[in-house]
Amino acid sequence: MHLERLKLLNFRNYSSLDIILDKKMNIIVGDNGQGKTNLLEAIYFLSRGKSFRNPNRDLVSMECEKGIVEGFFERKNLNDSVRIIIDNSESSEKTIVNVNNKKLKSKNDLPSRFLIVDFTPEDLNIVNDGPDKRRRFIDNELLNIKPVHGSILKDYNKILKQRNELLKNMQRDPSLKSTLYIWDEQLVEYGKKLIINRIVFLQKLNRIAKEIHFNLSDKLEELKLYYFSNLIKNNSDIERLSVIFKDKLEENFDNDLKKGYTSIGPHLDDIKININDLDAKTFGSQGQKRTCALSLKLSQTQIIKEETEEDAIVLLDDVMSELDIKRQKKLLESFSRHQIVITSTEINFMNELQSETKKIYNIKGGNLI
Ligand SMILES: Nc1ncnc2c1ncn2[C@@H]1O[C@H](COP(=O)(O)OP(=O)(O)OP(=O)(O)O)[C@@H](O)[C@H]1O
Repeated sequence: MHLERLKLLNFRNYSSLDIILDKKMNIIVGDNGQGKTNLLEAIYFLSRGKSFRNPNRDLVSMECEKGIVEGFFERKNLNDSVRIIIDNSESSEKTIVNVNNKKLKSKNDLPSRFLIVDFTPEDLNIVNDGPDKRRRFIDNELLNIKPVHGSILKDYNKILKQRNELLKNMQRDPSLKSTLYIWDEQLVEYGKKLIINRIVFLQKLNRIAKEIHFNLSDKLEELKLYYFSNLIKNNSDIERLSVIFKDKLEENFDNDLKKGYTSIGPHLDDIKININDLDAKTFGSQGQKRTCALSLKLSQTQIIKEETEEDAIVLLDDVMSELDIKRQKKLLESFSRHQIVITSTEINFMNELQSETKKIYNIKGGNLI
């Protein structure tokens, strides 16, 4: 699918914009702070009804009450128009979504219709940050294709919070221990589902991200992902997960009571990322980590393809720096089937581009120049 036309009114630093996009390659060029990311944000906003960086009320241009983002998508010769109004005129912000002139009940109905995969500099932290960033990444990717994972995660976190509160209260009143088993049973039940969903998804992600990374690195690097849990040492442990989880909760009880915190469970798990059998976080170069993050995040395009037979639109915000010219070229070639919208402060990488069709938009202060 692709976005044919984008119209903005009072969105960020764009008072008004109306552009026709190329079906394949779109390059947004400009100096720092001119509105390149704002443009990608507007396209992302059309597909989700929310931004990848700030609450909706911040998207309306300063000193304006309403902002409008409008897009015209085409897929398999079908056209869809989306019009989203962000209304800050009252005390709480309102987002009104219309698809083909009909108001949607909820903006949550949008993501399955308009398929967009974005990569922003924030995604680079998948490799460098702590385990919570990687858990959030895998959970978010997973709930795109398995929405029930979201409710399992929510239930698990709720039970974990209640168990932790009980541990704290038990420090004052030890007799409360008699009720702990209620939370333990549920923690094990939801925790097991959470871990199994993640492990199954990781197998798929491993296969796809490995292929993308191998290609981007010109067949030099093999990416491997491992699920790292304080409950599982080998594959046979997965079958005994409930028993192991329960035993470990008991084993760690004294310690957990002292801390008032549950020190065992999927809320502490991690995804280990290796390049050529070395830990990417410790041994990877900036360019290798960037390639890793791109491979992980952009594997979503392949997952969408397998699920929907559609090529998602790819948004790339400032990805080229730190990638050598070969990787830059490979990146754009790898997604040549897709519509790409890419931002950059300079356009050197374009000299290497094979693509015949491309559009370049120069942006200055929220205007096309
Ligand atoms: N609600 C808003 N109203 C008006 N202007 C805004 C609003 N939000 C952000 N801006 C302006 O948008 C500009 C930032 O735009 P953007 O993030 O797209 O920059 P960029 O071109 O991607 O820059 P860089 O290359 O540094 O990433 C800033 O000048 C900021 O003041």
